[in-house]
Parts: sequence; C-alpha cells; structure tokens
Amino acid sequence: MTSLFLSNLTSHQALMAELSVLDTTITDAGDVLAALLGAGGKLLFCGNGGSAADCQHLAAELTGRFMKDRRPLAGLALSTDSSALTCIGNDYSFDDVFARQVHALGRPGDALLAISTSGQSPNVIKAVQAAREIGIYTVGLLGRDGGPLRSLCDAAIVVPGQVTARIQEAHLLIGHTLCGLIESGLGVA
Ligand SMILES: O=C(CO)[C@@H](O)[C@H](O)[C@H](O)[C@H](O)COP(=O)(O)O
Ligand SMILES: [Zn+2]
Repeated sequence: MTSLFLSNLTSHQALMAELSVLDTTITDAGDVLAALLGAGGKLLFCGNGGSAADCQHLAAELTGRFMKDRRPLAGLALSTDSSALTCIGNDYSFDDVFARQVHALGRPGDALLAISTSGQSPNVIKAVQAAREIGIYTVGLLGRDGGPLRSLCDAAIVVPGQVTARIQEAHLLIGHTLCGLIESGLGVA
C-alpha cells in the first residue's frame, strides 16, 4: 500500500509539472511589482488560513531579506494585525477585514498580492475590489478555476490544482519566485 507521504509526493510532483505554463504571467507580474516597489510603492498581501501565513512569510522577505542584501522594501501582510482583524470583523464584517485595511493603507502606486486557493473568499474579493477603486495593481495567486478573482485581478496566476494543500505548496514556490524577480528587477547584485 502506498504511504500517505508517497501519495502526496506524487500529487505534488504532478501539479508542479503543470506550472511551467504560468511562466510568462509570473515573470510579467514580477516585473511590474519590481517597478512599483522600486518607485517607492508598497506591496500589501491578503489571504486566509494557510495563505495568511504565506502573506506574512512573503512580506518578511521584502522588509527583511530574501536572497540578497539590499535596502528594505515595503511589504505588509494585512492578515497579521489581530486588533485590526478583530475590530473590523466585529464592528463591520469579516468580509471587510482586508478591504478596510486596503482603503486605509493603500495608495496609487502600491500593489496587492491576493492569495486564495479557491478564488472564492469574500474578504479577498472585497480587498481586490477596494484596490481597484484606489488604482492599486492587483496580482491574484489563485487555484482551481481561479473563481471570481481570476477576472478581477490585473494579473491572475492560477495554479491548476484541486487540492488546497497542493495549491498552497505551489503558491509558495511562485511567491518566492516573485520575491526573486523583485530583487533582480531592482538591479540588486
Ligand atoms: O491551510 C489550509 C488548508 O491547507 C486552510 O487553513 C485554508 O487556508 C483555509 O481553509 C482558507 O480559509 C481557505 O481559503 P481560500 O484559499 O479558499 O481563499
Ligand atoms: Zn521564504
């Protein structure tokens, strides 16, 4: 009988083998993010559950460091401030926890990386809609068929999987790639 790990490994490898079709979309999005951050913009991140963890991980690659020593870059995970999340969730709605922060913190010239394995989370959808109202460049890191977020985002990176955990694993690879593209796009040696 195949172990759970070997079964997961097989499905992980099968999904990874499908990701090369996303190369141009990822590269183009990374180039735009590098240009925006290089011009002084900031990159906001939003997502739920495991994707919330990805948000803070990737934001830290910008404020801290990724592969290279360079000046700190403005990355901010909207999923980490428990006071903002509980205030907005309690006083308004959980659907507004990211959108209200986008309205508070986002400015033209910024970007939003919206992470959702289903493309269906209402609070992520509202965050992208808020970003579009402000004129913020939006990248969707999505899964399955991309859901409503696919057509809402300026750049939709849709991992063609059906299992949330496998999609999240692909998202981390793509997120790290975007960080690398940002560093190289800034001309960091
Ligand atoms: O990490 C996992 C499952 O691997 C979960 O916490 C998962 O992220 C949550 O169910 C999220 O609420 C799913 O949201 P989304 O990716 O569909 O937008
Ligand atoms: Zn990392």
